[in-house]
Amino acid sequence: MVKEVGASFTIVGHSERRADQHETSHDAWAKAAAARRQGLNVILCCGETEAERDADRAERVVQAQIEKSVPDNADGSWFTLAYEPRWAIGTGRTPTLDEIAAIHAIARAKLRMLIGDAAAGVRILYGGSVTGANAALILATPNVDGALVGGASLTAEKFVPIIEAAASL
Ligand SMILES: O=C(CO)COP(=O)(O)O
Repeated sequence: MVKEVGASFTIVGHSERRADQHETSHDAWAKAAAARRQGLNVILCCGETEAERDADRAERVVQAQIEKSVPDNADGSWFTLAYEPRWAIGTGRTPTLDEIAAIHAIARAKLRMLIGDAAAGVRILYGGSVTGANAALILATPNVDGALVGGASLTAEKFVPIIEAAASL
């Protein structure tokens, strides 16, 4: 159905689905695999809750989500990972650049364990309160290959500075 209406990308495992529809990492895996079979590109989201970060469990949570939800045949030609800490979505709060770098490095290492050399070609996006003011620094962080933008993509006034930040790198 999504394909029939002309979509070429789908987002699976978004934290709102995980929280509101109790979608599990296994559900996200099944959806990613099904989307691939239909020829759709997949953006798979992972990310910890605030309670998990406060308990120093962010890295373990993200590793477990990746392990359970990345299809075996994932590669950068159709598969993108997005790190989206739940507590940063729509809140105006973001992790520090060091925290983003640490999670993205761990995500890349976990991908390498799961899919080998193909991991190098998988884009890992950061999402959660990306704005024109913070995009340049976030996008310049190691292992950050792009941004998944929510609120700031809704108006040209807010989105154009993010595009400009990306273009200036
Ligand atoms: O959930 C998001 C994109 O999927 C991020 O949303 P915000 O950029 O509004 O925080």
